[in-house]
Amino acid sequence: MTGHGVTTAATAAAVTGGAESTPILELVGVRAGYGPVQVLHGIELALTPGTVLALLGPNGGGKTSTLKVCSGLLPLTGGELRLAGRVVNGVDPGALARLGICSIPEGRGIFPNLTVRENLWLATGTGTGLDRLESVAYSRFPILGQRRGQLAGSMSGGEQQMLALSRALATDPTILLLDELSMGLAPRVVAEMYEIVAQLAAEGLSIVVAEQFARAVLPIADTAALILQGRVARIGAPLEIDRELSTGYLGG
Ligand SMILES: Nc1ncnc2c1ncn2[C@@H]1O[C@H](COP(=O)(O)OP(=O)(O)OP(=O)(O)O)[C@@H](O)[C@H]1O
Repeated sequence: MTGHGVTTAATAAAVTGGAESTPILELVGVRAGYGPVQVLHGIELALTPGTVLALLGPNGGGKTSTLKVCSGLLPLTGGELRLAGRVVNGVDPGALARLGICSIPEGRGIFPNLTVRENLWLATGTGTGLDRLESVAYSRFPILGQRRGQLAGSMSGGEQQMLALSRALATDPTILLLDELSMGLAPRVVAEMYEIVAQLAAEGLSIVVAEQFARAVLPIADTAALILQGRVARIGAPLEIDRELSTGYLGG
């Protein structure tokens, strides 16, 4: 139970038994910033269960800050963050994680000087046992099983991203927040990673992904939002947003 009256059971019931039309995650007029500098100026977003919402836009537009609000790392100065219809403003990141929100930050959050297995072990702090972490990781990504004793930093970027995803998935999240999945990856590997994201959504996960390279994520997104200067400048079907991008701020 948090100070805001949110319980895991209540939220789980809302998630599993709620109407499809209730967004699993919703940002309503969200304002936030760093110290005196406001960077989000009334963000409006809604994530439908089991879908992929892509946040697009140039550097500094506010994509990462929006994800940080969703994971509880950046406090709101206005508006509402809603999880399955309940306001969760001010709920700390640990409590939001226990309510099912899992975040993979830009740079993946893995430890390069530790082995794959040691990286998985570090995730046991979330309450998931090493056995489960390893079985989730190696069954979904067999290559990680082959590399269990290898230093994470010596693996390819795609393999490191698989490791980050494995740690996240073993906690059984309902919402996955991904920041710049494509960073440092070859185009072919980016496509493979987004295929995995599409598969996770097909399995029922609800996913928000911030991505500077729109073309990487648009093919698998259900909805795309263009974030410019801390506001949602456009939101709609990926094809529509793709057209906007072709003629708009990316200049084709
Ligand atoms: N820790 C911070 N302290 C102060 N200002 C910050 C901080 N993090 C981000 N900002 C500012 O907030 C604004 C939005 O940044 P944010 O990282 O959310 O954008 P972004 O769209 O994710 O860009 P990028 O793709 O470069 O990460 C920028 O002007 C940035 O300089």
